Amino acid sequence: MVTTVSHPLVQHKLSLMRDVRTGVKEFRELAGEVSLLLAYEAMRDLELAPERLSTPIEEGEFPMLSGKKLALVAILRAGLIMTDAIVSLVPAAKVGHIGLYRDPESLLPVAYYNKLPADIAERRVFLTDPMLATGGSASAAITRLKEAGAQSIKLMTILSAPEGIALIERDHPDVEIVTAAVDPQLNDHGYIVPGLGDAGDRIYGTK
Ligand SMILES: O=P(O)(O)OC[C@H]1O[C@H](OP(=O)(O)OP(=O)(O)O)[C@H](O)[C@@H]1O
Ligand SMILES: O=c1cc[nH]c(=O)[nH]1
Ligand SMILES: [Mg+2]
Repeated sequence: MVTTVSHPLVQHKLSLMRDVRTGVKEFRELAGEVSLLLAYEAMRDLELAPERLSTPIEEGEFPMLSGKKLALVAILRAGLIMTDAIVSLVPAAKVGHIGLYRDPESLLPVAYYNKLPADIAERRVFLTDPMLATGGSASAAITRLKEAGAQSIKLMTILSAPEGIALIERDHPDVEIVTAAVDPQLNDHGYIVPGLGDAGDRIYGTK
């Protein structure tokens, strides 16, 4: 299942991210802001339970987060910008890292790092990567999460291509995708078109 967050603030900020004139500092800030807005949607179904507490006026029962604890997992490098922002909303979440880069020739993911919370099987996992292009990186990361025992996984991306969505739906039909937009296609180099370019390079100023 794919949820596209069509909120005007998300769409406006995403358009600014697409703009080739947007520099590193602003791109990073926008990516963080869009990530927070995506998290608002992706975490809509978090469980609440009433807890007793006193306001300065009177005592009562008020909704507090309950249920499974959370894990945010970034696909390095670019996914870090998303977990860094989202952890400010859910500071009790543990943060994991999966290092993958996409080979520029084969477009296949190459794994180089893996560090996940030990109790990931008991947590709801929000996997982050700004770009879902062929889907190879996200699919490999989800496989790694499942090997580590993760049972409940949502994939959060800023921009997605139909090819990537189709791959996740094929490989991992249990994983819901929350994204800001689905662009029409990939080009011959596997870049999303019209896209926003190379997210990692635009976040970190590399080339
Ligand atoms: O869906 P795919 O075809 O696998 O492509 C998407 C991947 O490519 C980018 O990472 P990249 O390989 O550029 O690594 P980086 O984040 O370190 O720049 C992006 O952040 C995704 O991880
Ligand atoms: O368009 C794309 C595709 C893969 N990775 C990116 O950063 N951008
Ligand atoms: Mg990159």
